[in-house]
Amino acid sequence: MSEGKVYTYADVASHSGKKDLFMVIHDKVYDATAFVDEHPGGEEVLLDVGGQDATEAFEDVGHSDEAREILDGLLKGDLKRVEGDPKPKVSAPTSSSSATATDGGMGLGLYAVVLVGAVAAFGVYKYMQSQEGNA
Ligand code: HEM
Repeated sequence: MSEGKVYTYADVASHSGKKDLFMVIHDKVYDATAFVDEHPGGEEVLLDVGGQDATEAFEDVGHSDEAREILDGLLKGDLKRVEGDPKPKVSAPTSSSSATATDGGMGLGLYAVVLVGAVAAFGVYKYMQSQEGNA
């Protein structure tokens, strides 16, 4: 394993074949060669991003934690960006994992609705109590 090596975008771009398939995800360089045939999403999509920045493609699918573990095992090294290289597709790992982000947001929103509902119900209850007292 040559983990920890630093690759330029041009290095990565020269490994774009099925038998030699590098890709960039979150500014790390992965060697997907051994995984191409096993990818549940098919080899075609991996070959499409071979030698390129696959961050967006990878994140758009909303890959599972298991997929990310596999990815960890394919790590080759870090990407060193030089002048004129394509811009990073996604800046932060979490920013485009919309599925999980939305889930969290929905959860909070739901809590807020329940809380507001509870407060309103309590208010009505109190009001009715005070009405009873007056009657
Ligand atoms: C080396 C990088 C990659 C690894 C290790 C990987 C791994 C996996 C794994 C384990 C799954 C099964 C579902 C899951 O666990 O999330 C999966 C599904 C999938 N992957 Fe990837 N993937 C990689 C790159 C990509 C890329 C670049 C694309 C481009 C679009 C892609 C597209 C898909 C699709 C569409 C599925 C869904 C297949 C289905 O559910 O029928 N993957 N991938």
